Amino acid sequence: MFKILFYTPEIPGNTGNAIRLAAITGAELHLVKPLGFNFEDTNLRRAGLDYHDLAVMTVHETLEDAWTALTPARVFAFTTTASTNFASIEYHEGDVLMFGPESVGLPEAVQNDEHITERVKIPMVPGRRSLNLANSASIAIYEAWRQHGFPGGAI
Ligand SMILES: C[S@@+](CC[C@H](N)C(=O)[O-])C[C@H]1O[C@@H](n2cnc3c(N)ncnc32)[C@H](O)[C@@H]1O
Repeated sequence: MFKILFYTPEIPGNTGNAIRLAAITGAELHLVKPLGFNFEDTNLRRAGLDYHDLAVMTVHETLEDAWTALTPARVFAFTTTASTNFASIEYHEGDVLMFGPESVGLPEAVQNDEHITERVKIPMVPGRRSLNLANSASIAIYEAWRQHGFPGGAI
């Protein structure tokens, strides 16, 4: 199964949406602190609806803790500054799909971390800044899941 990694997410509604995404796709959701919200936040609870108990979510105190828990595994850093199309990757079971915080994206130091396998970008019309964090994670996880025929999914 695939793993979604949010590095220091700030906006509760986005993580709430990701909780729902994880519950619906069977992906694991991993969050690296500091978080810009607490788990009682109304916007987070509302976005996650009644899916909170159906999602597998882990909160890591530090990025190092996340690497310890998640690697060895391939890690794809989703960033608007990459030049590789995310859809050109053949995703493998256990791959980690990593996303940056809403305000600034993934810091350079994190993008260059030794654990990062490749930096990838979701295509956009030129001149546009970025997708929403939760939307990016949805697009990415559905592409990876689609490549495998949606195992565990049903119509
Ligand atoms: C709102 S965006 C961050 C905006 C930030 N100013 C930037 O340019 O990175 C939040 C996260 O969504 C992901 N993201 C948004 N648009 C993306 C794109 N076109 N390709 C890859 N990742 C994207 C990245 O992980 C990013 O860190």
